[in-house]
Amino acid sequence: MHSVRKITDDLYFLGVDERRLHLFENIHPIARGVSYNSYLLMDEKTVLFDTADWAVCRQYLENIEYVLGDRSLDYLVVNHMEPDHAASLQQVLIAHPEVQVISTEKAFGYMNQFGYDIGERGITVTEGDTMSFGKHTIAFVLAPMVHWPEAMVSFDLTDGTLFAADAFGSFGALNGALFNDEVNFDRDWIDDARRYYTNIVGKYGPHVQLLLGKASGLPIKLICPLHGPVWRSEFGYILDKYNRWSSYTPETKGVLIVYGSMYGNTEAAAVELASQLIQGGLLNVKVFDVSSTHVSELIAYAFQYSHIVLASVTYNLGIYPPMHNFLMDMKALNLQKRTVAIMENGSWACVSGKLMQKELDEMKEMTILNEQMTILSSVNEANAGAIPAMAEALIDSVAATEI
Ligand SMILES: Cc1cc2nc3c(=O)[nH]c(=O)nc-3n(C[C@H](O)[C@H](O)[C@H](O)COP(=O)(O)O)c2cc1C
Repeated sequence: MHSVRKITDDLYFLGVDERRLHLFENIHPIARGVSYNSYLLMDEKTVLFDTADWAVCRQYLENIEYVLGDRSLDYLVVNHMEPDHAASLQQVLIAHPEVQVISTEKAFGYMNQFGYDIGERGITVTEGDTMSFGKHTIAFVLAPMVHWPEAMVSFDLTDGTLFAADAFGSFGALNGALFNDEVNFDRDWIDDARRYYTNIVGKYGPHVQLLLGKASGLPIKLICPLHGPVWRSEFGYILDKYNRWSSYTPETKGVLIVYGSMYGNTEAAAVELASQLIQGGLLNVKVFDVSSTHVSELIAYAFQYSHIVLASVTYNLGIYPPMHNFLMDMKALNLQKRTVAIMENGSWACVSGKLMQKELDEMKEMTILNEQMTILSSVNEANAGAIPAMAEALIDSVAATEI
């Protein structure tokens, strides 16, 4: 059964939801699924924008055939050749041997590496090239590292549609809704959009900033990403989020507390700190156990919140492994411009604080609060005073933060 949506008089959405995959990129949990979006322009020529993951190929091909009817497929634009979008390319080529594939030189190289046999059907485009397909003229804009080196976006100069590749995407199956105004994005989607962006593209903030700069000069009327809802209004909302995320500017004045604890003593100190922050009037406080919260969630919160508390036990003269993993991810994803407070715990050689500080020092523009806390096994009269001191310093620092 085909399942397509009309976007404009001559543009169709052919995307398919994936609900059975547990881990996106075999790393990130997607409890709400994900959509693989693809678009078909029915002009004097027919133009397909990107394909879909192999997992949904059967439904996807049915969607193409339904919209094409008895017309042939003239062109396929590959904005991003990562397999979650390009894996069905080979099947499209088999079904439509007449199709010509439009993409960047780098993308054709990767298609070759992945074994997609384009043969003589490739048309290479680069920055600023345009092609007319009848009524519609499409401009091609390079978008390297958003999120692979070969990526580009396509802009329909005729009606202002931006085919945005992985930019403006989100985890989450669409479940019949397509447009941003058919969902409550700020209530139901923003967390997954943030988690998608920060974990998938977060490392490449400067590249996203470059693309945003290019996009700011375009009269955009529609944003068609490769995952998640299509934007046809409230561009300011999503552009502001992207500007913040890609410039590592926090969205929320508040404190994210992440603790790693085996027997509960570090946990108790972390929760007591949260309690004192809230009693001090700071209500934007989140507490997470690093062992039971997926690191992709922690990364998304770390990009969202202005302040972070890392509370970790010492483990074999190192940082508690799940906390170390979180720190490595923060570093790998280029997180910067945060204020961080450190709590450490150990029973005989307490070094986790020093080691966490070393990792933070290697990140950009991380401010470490002077008020730190060392727990020797448990919180007691000797060290309990550090909690209110840290709470006060955090409250003052949050109050002084401009976002
Ligand atoms: C496998 C293992 C390795 C540990 N390694 C160290 C260590 O190198 N240095 C240290 O001071 N404590 C070490 N500890 C002790 C814990 O860090 C310490 O007991 C801490 O107080 C536990 O805090 P919690 O109650 O929050 O789990 C280790 C504990 C375990 C189980």
